[in-house]
Amino acid sequence: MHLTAENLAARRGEDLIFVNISFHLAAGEALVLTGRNGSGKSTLLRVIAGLLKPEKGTVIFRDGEGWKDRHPGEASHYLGHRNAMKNELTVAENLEFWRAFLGHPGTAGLPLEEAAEAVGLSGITHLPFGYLSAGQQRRIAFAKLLVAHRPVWILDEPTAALDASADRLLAELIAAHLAQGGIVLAATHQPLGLENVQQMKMTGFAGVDHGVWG
Ligand SMILES: Nc1ncnc2c1ncn2[C@@H]1O[C@H](COP(=O)(O)OP(=O)(O)OP(=O)(O)O)[C@@H](O)[C@H]1O
Repeated sequence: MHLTAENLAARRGEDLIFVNISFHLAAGEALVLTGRNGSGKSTLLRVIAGLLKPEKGTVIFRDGEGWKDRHPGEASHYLGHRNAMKNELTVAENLEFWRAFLGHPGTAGLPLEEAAEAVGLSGITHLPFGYLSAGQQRRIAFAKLLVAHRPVWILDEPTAALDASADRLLAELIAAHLAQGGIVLAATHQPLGLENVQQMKMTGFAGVDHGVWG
């Protein structure tokens, strides 16, 4: 899998948030976005995930085999600021929903209990999601990435609300995903403890001097 962004620009409301963003990630590579609040990290992630239309530029997810272009939803997981889980459903019901909804176009994901165990929360999958603490909820949101396989993980502040042990656990899961040829694009204010990652500092309006077509 290859992920290529070419000359991207995006607008929110009236304002251009960024222009001329390009990068290329091959299997096993990661890019970490940094920058102050409001600098456009979430906007860029949403553009890459196909949830927001760019003002200009292209995003290409391309399979290594056959060089076939893939739809972002088929090639990537998107973990946003919100956890995308229903409070009234149990943890197992939430994860089962995501597994069925996402399906598995290629490699199958982990069974639910194994995914919960991988984020350090086995034995609580019978509880309503809403009963969990903020950190436990974030861990389960991350387990969604494990129940259905996607080669590209797009992560917006994945470690928000997590304690130090969960920080390490998620960093290990991200490192394992990269080691298996996955691609990771993450926005974060905290270091994820990953080695050999590319970094891009978003500058927000300050970087937009020449207009979108400049
Ligand atoms: N729907 C919207 N309409 C208008 N402006 C928006 C909208 N969503 C975001 N913005 C603006 O776009 C800019 C970039 O926001 P974005 O959420 O991408 O920043 P960020 O770098 O992810 O910030 P943070 O670190 O706080 O998560 C901000 O100035 C924000 O106010």
